[in-house]
Amino acid sequence: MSKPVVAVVGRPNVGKSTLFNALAGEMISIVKDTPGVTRDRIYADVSWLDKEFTLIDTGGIEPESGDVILSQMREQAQIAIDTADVILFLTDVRQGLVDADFKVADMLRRSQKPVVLAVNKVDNFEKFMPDVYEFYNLGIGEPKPISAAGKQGLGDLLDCVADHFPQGLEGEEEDERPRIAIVGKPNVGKSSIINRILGEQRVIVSDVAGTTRDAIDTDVKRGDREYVFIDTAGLRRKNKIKEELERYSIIRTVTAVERADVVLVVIDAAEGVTEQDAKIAGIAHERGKGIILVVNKWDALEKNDRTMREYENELRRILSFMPYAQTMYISALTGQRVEKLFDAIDTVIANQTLRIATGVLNEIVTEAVAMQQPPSDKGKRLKIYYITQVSVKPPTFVIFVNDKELMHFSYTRYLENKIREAFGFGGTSLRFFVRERKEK
Ligand SMILES: Nc1nc2c(ncn2[C@@H]2O[C@H](COP(=O)(O)OP(=O)(O)OP(=O)(O)O)[C@@H](O)[C@H]2O)c(=O)[nH]1
Ligand SMILES: Nc1nc2c(ncn2[C@@H]2O[C@H](COP(=O)(O)OP(=O)(O)OP(=O)(O)O)[C@@H](O)[C@H]2O)c(=O)[nH]1
Repeated sequence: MSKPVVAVVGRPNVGKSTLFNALAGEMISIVKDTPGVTRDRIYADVSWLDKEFTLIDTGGIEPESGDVILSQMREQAQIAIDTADVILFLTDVRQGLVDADFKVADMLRRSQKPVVLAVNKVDNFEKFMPDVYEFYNLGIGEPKPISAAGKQGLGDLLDCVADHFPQGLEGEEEDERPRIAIVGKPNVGKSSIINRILGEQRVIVSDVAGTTRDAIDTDVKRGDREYVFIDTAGLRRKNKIKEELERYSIIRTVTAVERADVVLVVIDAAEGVTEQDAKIAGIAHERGKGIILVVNKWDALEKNDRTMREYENELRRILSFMPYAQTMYISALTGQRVEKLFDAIDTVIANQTLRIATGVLNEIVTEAVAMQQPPSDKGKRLKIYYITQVSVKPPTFVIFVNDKELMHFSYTRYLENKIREAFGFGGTSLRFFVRERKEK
């Protein structure tokens, strides 16, 4: 199930970073060995009781004159409206209400998206509550007093946020069709690929500056199979400032990837694999999605019989954190191998949902253990009792051992490789949890 997205909107200095840190804490979801992924606060995975969601900071407002702040807040709010399931409007009891807050509240109200209004810096409830009531004037519901710094009121706030989560995500939950996200830097050919798949030129976006375009879901039928493509093209035109564009494009990527089963990470063959490509691929990797690296514009390269192998080596070197990803070399322009994408997608979907019977799995692991002794420390050796697959999408395994501390990362990696040798699982990451169990 895709996780709900909660976007935070608010003026400079109201405490967005503080709230972000309080909620996400150590959880800021960046897998450590994913290179190119910076530890900034654009998004984070939050777990609250039994709820999980992705928190997004639409941020990026420079404290300048009122006019600029208002226009930037509008931008933020628009991003939130486009991408979020619930919008968290953060205000500050000490700054009080300003005109920009009313304008943004109007905009949020008109969007019909669920909005939760939080009033921050209420470090002393008795003292500040009369001021908090002022915020009713925004006309977007009951203001929730919190202290992000003091971690107060956050439980009530999150309960309120969670009340707005889509119930069981009905539409999408019942929809069995695989969802494919097409992501990648601006200009790599995302639109061209979707157009080629649809076999017709589609009118995409008006070039009027400032027009927004939601990630568009496109239904694609091929033979008796149906797919839903989620594409994130058309970002370039929206924002002009580089940092803004980058933030916006990451937010869009995260939300599209979150909803997808398989992610096509499009790379421009002529440009080579860049750090930004690695960052985008990292988003799909850390979320455990099926991944196909699609090297587009293959027609634009001067080639000889070594070109593809050399390109593949270079790509694998830069994206070494995801050796399982499938690769495809295509041209949206000529149509070369575009049809083959579907075979790759079908394979990855099959692998993402592959379940291995416990008996067979344990045979492989027993064999692997016999071939390479598990690590030991201070005379104590790791014993592996049992392994079982607990879920799919991504395939997730629990390994029961005598002592968790003895399970090295490299040994898990070794077992993963053995499991992949036996069952493939191409295009999907695998997850492993290690649990201790008393010796029998
Ligand atoms: N008293 C009090 N101060 C707080 C609270 N939360 C945040 N602050 C302070 O408010 C200031 C701004 O907090 P940030 O979290 O940086 O605010 P921000 O909204 O991320 O700011 P920008 O990055 O400019 O958008 C800092 O000095 C915080 O220490 C709170 O609950 N109570
Ligand atoms: N030579 C060549 N050019 C291509 C190919 N695919 C796309 N292009 C060109 O690359 C440019 C960008 O293509 P788009 O499909 O608009 O790229 P996009 O990724 O959707 O771009 P954004 O909307 O900015 O995110 C256009 O000029 C295309 O004609 C290809 O396979 N080969």
